[in-house]
Amino acid sequence: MIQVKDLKKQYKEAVVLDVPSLEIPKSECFGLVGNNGAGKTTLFRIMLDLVRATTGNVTIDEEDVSKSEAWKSVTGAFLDEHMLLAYLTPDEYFETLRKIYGMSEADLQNHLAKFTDLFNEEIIGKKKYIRDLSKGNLKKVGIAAALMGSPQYVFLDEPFENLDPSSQIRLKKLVLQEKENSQVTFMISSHDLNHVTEICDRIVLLEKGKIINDLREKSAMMSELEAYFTG
Ligand SMILES: Nc1ncnc2c1ncn2[C@@H]1O[C@H](COP(=O)(O)OP(=O)(O)OP(=O)(O)O)[C@@H](O)[C@H]1O
Repeated sequence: MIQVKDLKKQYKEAVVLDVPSLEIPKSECFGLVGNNGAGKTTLFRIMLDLVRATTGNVTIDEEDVSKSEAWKSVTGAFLDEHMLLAYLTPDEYFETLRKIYGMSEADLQNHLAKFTDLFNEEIIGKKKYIRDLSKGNLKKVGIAAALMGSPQYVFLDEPFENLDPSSQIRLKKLVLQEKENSQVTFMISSHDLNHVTEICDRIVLLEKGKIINDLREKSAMMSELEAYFTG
């Protein structure tokens, strides 16, 4: 479970995040939505100890992410391309991660096989450096990397952005499969209301750093979000 307690992030006088309490149980597909600047990326960055909270804390399986390392072995994430090694090819990158995660070559092949459709013959064996990939293909590499090492919690920031429509559909299928087969807890921020309502069990709406709605009723999610965003 991921637990957020009394969390605040402040830059000078501006409070950009203020979440008194939030619990994300295991195996939930958790969607995070909100307008630009609402605090989605900041929340994910604090949850991954990439940014320190001003007050409060986040625990993953009861370990404070800012104080322990244990959560790292069960967590995968792709927030942006800075998390990749741009001077490697995707093959070299996956091979490097394979060694870090102690996976066998067969494990890696089995893992990458799940991405065959999403990769669409543009990622593996192409001898193209990550720095030269299109934004959509960069995202695919990052998502495949985030799911390596059998993580129980996977954070994806705007996973559908820059993907072509076929890839968006393939990614949705993949997320649902991983959820079904491995009970992965997905944390997904997105501006795409259709995709996020389709795959998530729950959607939290952030406005100016505060949770203003926590939607769990699948049938009502889309209409509630549309009403909010059309204002
Ligand atoms: N290093 C920083 N210094 C000052 N303010 C910051 C910093 N990082 C983020 N912010 C501010 O925090 C607020 C939340 O930003 P954040 O990137 O988390 O929003 P977001 O919901 O992810 O937005 P978007 O949908 O545009 O990606 C914004 O007002 C942003 O300007």
